[in-house]
Amino acid sequence: MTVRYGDHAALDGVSCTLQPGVNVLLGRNGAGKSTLCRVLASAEQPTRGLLLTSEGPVTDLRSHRSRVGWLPQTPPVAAHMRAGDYLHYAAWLKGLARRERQGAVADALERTGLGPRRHSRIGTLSGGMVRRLGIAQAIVHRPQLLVLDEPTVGLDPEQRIQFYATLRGALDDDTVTLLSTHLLEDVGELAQRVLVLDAGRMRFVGALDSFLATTPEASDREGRIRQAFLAHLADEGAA
Ligand SMILES: Nc1ncnc2c1ncn2[C@@H]1O[C@H](COP(=O)(O)OP(=O)(O)OP(=O)(O)O)[C@@H](O)[C@H]1O
Repeated sequence: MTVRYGDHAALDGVSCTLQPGVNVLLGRNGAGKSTLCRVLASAEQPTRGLLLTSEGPVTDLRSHRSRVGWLPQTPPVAAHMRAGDYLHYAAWLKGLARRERQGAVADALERTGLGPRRHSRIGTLSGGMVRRLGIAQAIVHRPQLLVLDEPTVGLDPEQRIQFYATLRGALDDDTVTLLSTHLLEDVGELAQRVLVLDAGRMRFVGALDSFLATTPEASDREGRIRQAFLAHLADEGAA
């Protein structure tokens, strides 16, 4: 698919297949990660191309959105609301029937470790907690596709470790998760598959093992992830 803003192609003929598990989308600033996330979440439509699911091309955006969980870069939370009420609202937005909402919210709170804060106003929560709430609103309806746009940005190292643990506990095995990031640490912690996007083009899509195999010479894992990423970037100015 291609997404153009005027003369600029934020995504330039990108084609990729996502699989169940965590697909980490790596890219530098401006690579097109958020644009791809928005298209996957049907918050934006491609200029050219389409989104295919196992059920066929996505034509009904509303019904697609009900099957997608999306955490944009800025968690879409309302400071004055209580965490639990906010999740009820998110569940309602996703079309869950009233009788399903109570259980869905309790489950999302439990899976993200937010149960004790369900009555807290969101404005009083720490940045790490708000990020957890962002995950909770994205999974409350048990989506088939979960899109997390740079969820670890702005978290300190300890909050990041907590975030990884929360995410691992919150995911269903059969959920297709796309997590965009420019932090290489996220790859080592979470990735089953890796996608490298650079200057609007997909440079690599494959399993973590194949990604690491591109740089067998580096000895430690962090070094291999770093070298593999650099190996897949376009030369400066090439695109
Ligand atoms: N609404 C828009 N109008 C014009 N240009 C845009 C718009 N949204 C994104 N772009 C441009 O498209 C390119 C890709 O942007 P995008 O936000 O998808 O990148 P990104 O990889 O998410 O970057 P970052 O890591 O900085 O968030 C950038 O050059 C950006 O300036």
